[in-house]
Amino acid sequence: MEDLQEALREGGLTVSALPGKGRSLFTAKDFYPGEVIIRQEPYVFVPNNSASERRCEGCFSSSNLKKCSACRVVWYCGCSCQKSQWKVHQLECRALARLDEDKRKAVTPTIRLMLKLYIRRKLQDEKITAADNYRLVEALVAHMSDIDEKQLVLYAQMANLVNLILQWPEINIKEIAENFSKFSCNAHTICDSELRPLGTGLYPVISIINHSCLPNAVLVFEGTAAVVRTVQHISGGSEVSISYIETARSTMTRLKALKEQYFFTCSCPRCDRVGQPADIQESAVLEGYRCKDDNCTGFLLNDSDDRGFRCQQCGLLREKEELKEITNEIRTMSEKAVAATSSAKLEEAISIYKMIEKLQGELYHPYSIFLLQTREKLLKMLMEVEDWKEALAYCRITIPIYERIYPTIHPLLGLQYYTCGKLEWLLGDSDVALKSLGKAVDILRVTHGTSTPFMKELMMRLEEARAEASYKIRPIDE
Ligand SMILES: C[S@@+](CC[C@H](N)C(=O)[O-])C[C@H]1O[C@@H](n2cnc3c(N)ncnc32)[C@H](O)[C@@H]1O
Repeated sequence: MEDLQEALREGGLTVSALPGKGRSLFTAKDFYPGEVIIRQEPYVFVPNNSASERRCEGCFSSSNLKKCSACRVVWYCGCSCQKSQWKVHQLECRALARLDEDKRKAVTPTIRLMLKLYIRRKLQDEKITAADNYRLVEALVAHMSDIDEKQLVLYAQMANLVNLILQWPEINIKEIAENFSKFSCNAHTICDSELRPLGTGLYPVISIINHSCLPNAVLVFEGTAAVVRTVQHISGGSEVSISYIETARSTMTRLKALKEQYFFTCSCPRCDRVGQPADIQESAVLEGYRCKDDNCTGFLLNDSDDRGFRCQQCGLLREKEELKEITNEIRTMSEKAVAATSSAKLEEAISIYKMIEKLQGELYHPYSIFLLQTREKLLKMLMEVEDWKEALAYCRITIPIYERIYPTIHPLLGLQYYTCGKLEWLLGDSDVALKSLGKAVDILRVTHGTSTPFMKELMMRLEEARAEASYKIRPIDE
């Protein structure tokens, strides 16, 4: 711990324990928006490979992949990634190669993350540093006493499989089960710059950072490196916080998600307002029903007679039966939409989701998160079928909702402006694209920095849009 404190002190950080929170990361100097607080390479990481998705073990690329011919589990995009992973993989490969076909199919990314964790521990030598050290894994919270019986049994089964694969005499099954629990509340999903999940990694120093639903920092990834950047000015002596969950949900939903996966009751300024009038209104807007009157934007609360939900603005009542009917219709259609999507019938899925969107528009508040999720799906599918015009229409209607549910500096808001800008540019509306791309850059330069290929491309697009706009306004005889 002393050497970790020393390493952190050099970067203007320190670790302290807070009552009810455990270890917490603190600043020892001021940090400004966009500044990197901490960057860490993973102690171990794996791509989230499945039957339908394969990625390179080293860089997560999905093209030109070749399977490791010995273990037939791991994929590489080329020699350089294979070499970079060889030290750990040679031990894993030997163990995996012994498995029969059925056992090999049971080797999920989480099992592989555990195999790699034990291999890294075995390979740990005198070159270890304070931040790259199995002792930091030992210090992670496991919440073993909070886990229910069913989950414990599952972890025990997974631990047995790890034991069976490695066949190391020194291995302790109870400790492996505990490490699975540590993964659940400490491992991070590695995403690309557009926040699409690619893999999972364990970053034991980043794992010291606690959660807030109103965080002062954001976690992004540059390749497999985790980077925490400030989204607001953090003065020296403050706790650094990131968000573990999707924050655009009602307080009750957020509290439940945090309790279920991380075993704590959040007491951030947003959660502290639970049950107060402003919080009740916010929850009813995000996850509640709309008013019967199309021109009213009021939010609805459960009627005192329990007959249904009453608009708090105009007083109109929506009967329970009517709401139930639409909800059931949406459920049936959602099943059909999922079936169409999984059998790659994109056009069919789009038309079903449009019907769902219409029904949700009748049911939920215009700023509902459920309506937003359906529109998001439609936007992605329309982009896949290259229907740029309709995709842009959907992107534009989501923007006011994004602006309402996220703070001004939030990666998802920046990325939505970017999508909008790209579509506007593609459809030849360069003046409007200039505005959207400008807004995207203003946010993403803070959350993502400016040096990644993703940000360089965004800034280049913005320059192109600027050049075209200035070319357009130049008088013809010039
Ligand atoms: C990734 S760890 C964070 C570091 C942790 N405090 C430690 O001592 O190692 C996640 C765990 O920290 C605790 N935690 C994180 N954020 C918290 C918060 N806002 N309030 C209380 N506990 C929190 C919970 O026990 C959670 O399962």
